[in-house]
Amino acid sequence: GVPSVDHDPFSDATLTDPYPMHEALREAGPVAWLSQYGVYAVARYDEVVHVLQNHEIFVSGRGVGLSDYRKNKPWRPPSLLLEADPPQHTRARKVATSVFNPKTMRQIRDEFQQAADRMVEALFSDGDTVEIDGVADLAAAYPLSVFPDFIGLSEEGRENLLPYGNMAFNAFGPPNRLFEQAMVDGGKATPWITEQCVVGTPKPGRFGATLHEKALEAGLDEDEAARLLRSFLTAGVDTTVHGIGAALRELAEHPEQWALLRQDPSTARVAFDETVRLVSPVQTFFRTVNEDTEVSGVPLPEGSKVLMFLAAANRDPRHWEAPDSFDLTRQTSGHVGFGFGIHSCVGQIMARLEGQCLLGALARKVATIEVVGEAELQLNNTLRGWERLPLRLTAA
Ligand code: HEM
Ligand SMILES: O=C(O)c1ccc(C2CC2)cc1
Repeated sequence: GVPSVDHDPFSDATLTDPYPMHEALREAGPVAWLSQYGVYAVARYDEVVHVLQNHEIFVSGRGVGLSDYRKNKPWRPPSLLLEADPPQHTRARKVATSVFNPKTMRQIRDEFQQAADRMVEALFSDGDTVEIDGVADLAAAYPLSVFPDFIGLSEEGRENLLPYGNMAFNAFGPPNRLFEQAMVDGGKATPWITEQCVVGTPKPGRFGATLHEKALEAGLDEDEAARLLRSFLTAGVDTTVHGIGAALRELAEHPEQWALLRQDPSTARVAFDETVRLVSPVQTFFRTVNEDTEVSGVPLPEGSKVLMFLAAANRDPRHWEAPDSFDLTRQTSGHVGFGFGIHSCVGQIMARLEGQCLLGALARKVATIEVVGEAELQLNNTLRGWERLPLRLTAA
């Protein structure tokens, strides 16, 4: 039979320190049974990639959280991207990549870099040494200074973005305390998010309006065009905040890696990618088995849920050399921190641009970066990232 593991992936203790569970799951076998939730788990690199690649068997349309949308009503109208399968997914993805593509990133690259440079310079307005909260003052401040303007959101109400995303990411997990609290906080943010997604609301000429135009041109109706933009407001902020926050902590905790970045600021791009591999801000996702199948000899019946541990795959010693080390000389390609296959992250080019701009600005303007106090995690059923990160920076 399938080895049973009784860890609770969504308990505060496990969310705080998931690594013993990851090890237990990888060592249990190619597939494990999570007895607490009655779902299968894959934690090794090869099996996670197998599930992500075989999207016709391991489907997204029945939800990518614990809930099977064929059995339980979704908490919100399903995403046209994340919670859709071909052919519907294919059409929405084509619209999304008509905006989120390298050409668009080239158009915004300079303004994103200038915003990062200005933000880092402003830290030292009162002297050459400063103590900050790396999350509030950089990891959250930077995405919130560039992304809402990129989309064309109203100036007021942007404080709704983080709690809304936090709710969505908690909603992929079980209805635990984190989920319940996030639904209360996120529920207050929903009216503003919904209103910002309405066709005609985003500022003309900005990319939210462009996305709407392309959606309507492709034959989506106004509700679908609004829901498509909702995907980007849902996934576009909390993720990059956690990715940048994690990079700041890894660089502060590994002076030899920080030195490599200081010597060559263009290493910022791989520094962000190695952070996404090592920390995996998006830790897990589910798929639903749409027809009886088997993985590595383990039978999986139709209707069962499979929890993919992206973070465990990204540290699988079967695939990675020294998997737990933060190494800017590593070949990071192939990690599953941005997913893999048809649902792989459509916003990763923007995430990588934000990471590269902010870490590049730090590499040029900051001489030393160190953690000067207790870093505090923000617990979430799906995301891993810092709530608070006390840092001391000295100017270059
Ligand atoms: C460090 C930052 C980020 C991480 C770690 C991340 C991670 C992921 C992962 C793992 C998936 C695959 C989900 C699945 O297979 O079910 C995904 C999909 C997606 N991401 Fe990202 N993401 C990040 C940033 C962003 C940003 C900045 C945006 C938007 C601007 C975005 C928008 C999306 C969308 C719309 C999808 C669904 C794609 C589809 O289903 O075709 N993400 N992301
Ligand atoms: O389409 C969406 O609403 C959506 C929500 C969350 C994500 C996570 C993976 C980054 C992606 C898409």
